[in-house]
Amino acid sequence: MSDNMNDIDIFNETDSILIKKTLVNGKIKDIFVSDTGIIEEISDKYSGEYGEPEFIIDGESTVASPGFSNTHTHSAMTLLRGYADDMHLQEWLSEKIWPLEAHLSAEDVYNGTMLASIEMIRSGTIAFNDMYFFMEEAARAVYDSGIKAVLCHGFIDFGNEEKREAEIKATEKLCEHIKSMNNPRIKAAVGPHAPYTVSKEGLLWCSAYSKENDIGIHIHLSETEQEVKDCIEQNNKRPSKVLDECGCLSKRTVAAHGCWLDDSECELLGKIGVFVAHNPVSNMKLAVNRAMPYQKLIDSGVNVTLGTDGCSSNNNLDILEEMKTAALLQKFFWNSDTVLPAHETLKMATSAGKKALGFGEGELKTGAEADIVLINTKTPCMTPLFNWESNIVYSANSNAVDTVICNGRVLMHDGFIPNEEEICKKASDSAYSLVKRYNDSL
Ligand SMILES: C[C@H]1O[C@@H](n2cnc3c(O)ncnc32)[C@H](O)[C@@H]1O
Ligand SMILES: [Zn+2]
Repeated sequence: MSDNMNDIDIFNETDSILIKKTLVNGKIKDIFVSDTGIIEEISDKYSGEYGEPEFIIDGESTVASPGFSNTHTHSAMTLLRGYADDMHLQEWLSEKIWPLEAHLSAEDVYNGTMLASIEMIRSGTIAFNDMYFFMEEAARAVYDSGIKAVLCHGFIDFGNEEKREAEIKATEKLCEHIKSMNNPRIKAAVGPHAPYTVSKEGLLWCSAYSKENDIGIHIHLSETEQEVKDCIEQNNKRPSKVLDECGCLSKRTVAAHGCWLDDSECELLGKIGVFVAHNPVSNMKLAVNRAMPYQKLIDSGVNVTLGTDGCSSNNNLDILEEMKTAALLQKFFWNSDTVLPAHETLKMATSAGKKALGFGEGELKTGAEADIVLINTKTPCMTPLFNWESNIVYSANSNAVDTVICNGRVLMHDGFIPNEEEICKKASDSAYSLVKRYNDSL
C-alpha cells in the first residue's frame, strides 16, 4: 500500500504524509499529516495547501480509525506470558508472579516493554497506561518504539513503613526522570497498586503527590469479591469510599477492573469523573466471577475505557480482541443483547481511552494529533463492509491492521515494524534468563 517511497524512510520521525483515498466515517477521503504530527486536512482530494507530502500512502482499500488506547496494562509482563495460567488471582499473584518479579532486572523491563510496544502497535494501539517496576527503562522503550504511554511505578507497601519509603523514592525518581525527558509522548502517573496492597498512609501520599505534580493516578479497584469483603471487614466501607477518603479519586484517576462495584460506588465514581478501565479477557481468565457493571457506570456518568491487563493474565495485548470480548462479555453476563454495542465499544478504545490518558480527544479531525490506524478492507475478516465499526469490533483481527501512525510518525506500514525480530529475540532471552535466575535462587 505504499507509493513512490522506500519502505525504510517512511519510518522517519519528521516527514509529512498524505494518505490517499482512505475511508473516514464511510466516505473516501485524503488525509494530510504535517511534519509536526498534526492532521492538517481531511478532504475529498488534498488541496496542496500544506505543500508536497514527503510520503504518500495509498489508502485505497483501507478504513481509517482513530488509534486505540490500552488503559490498563503491565507491559513488561510480556516476559511472563504463559508462565502461570489457570489459577485464581490471589494465588497466581502471591505464589507465582510476585516471587518471579522479585528477580526482574532493569534490562528485562526494557526488553519486555519493547516487546509489548510492538505487540500493541500490531493491533492498532497508539497509547497505553502502564504500571510496573524499573519504569525508567519502560520510558526508554516507549521512547524507542515511538508509541505514547503514561507510566507509573507499582506502589506496594503492605503497611510496612520501610517499604513505603522505598516506594515513595521510586515514584519520585520516575516522575523526575520523565519530567527530564520532556517528551509529550511520555507521561508519569502515580501507581498505588490497590487498596489491599497499599496502606492508608501510602494512599494519602500518592494522592498528595499526584495533586502537587498535576499527574494522574493508576490503581486496581474491586477486581475480586474477596478484596471487597476484606475491605469492608477492615474499614467498614467499600473500596471506592476508602480511596475517596484518601483523595485518590479524581478526574485524573484510572481505576482498573471495577468488577465488584455496587450502585453507590458507580454513582460516586461518575460524580467525581473517574475513568474505569474494563479488562474483560483478564477478568474471565482469572475467574473474578462478575463482569464490570458497564451500563450502571455509563448511566452514572463514568467514562469507561478498555485495557488488556498484563500478558500473564490475558495472554496478549491485542486491543481488537479486547473490544470484541468486552462487547460479548457484557451481553452474556448481564443477559442483554443491546448492552455495549459496537459503536460504544469503539469509543471506549478510542476517544474515552485517549481522554483517560490525557492525550487528546481520540477523533480523526483537522487540528488533532495524527494517531491513525489504517485497516485493510481487502481481508476476509473485513469483507463485506456494511458497517466499518461493526467489522472492527466483531470481526477484525490484527492481521487486518496495515498501518499505524502515532503523533504523525509511521510505526507500522504494510504490516512491517522495523527491528521486530530482534526485539522478540531479546525479550525471549530476557524471559528465560529471568526464570533461570529465579529457579537458581530456590
Ligand atoms: C504492578 C503489579 O501488579 C501486578 N498485577 C498484574 N496483574 C494484576 C491484576 O490483575 N490484579 C492485581 N495485580 C496485578 C503485577 O504482577 C505487578 O506485581
Ligand atoms: Zn492489572
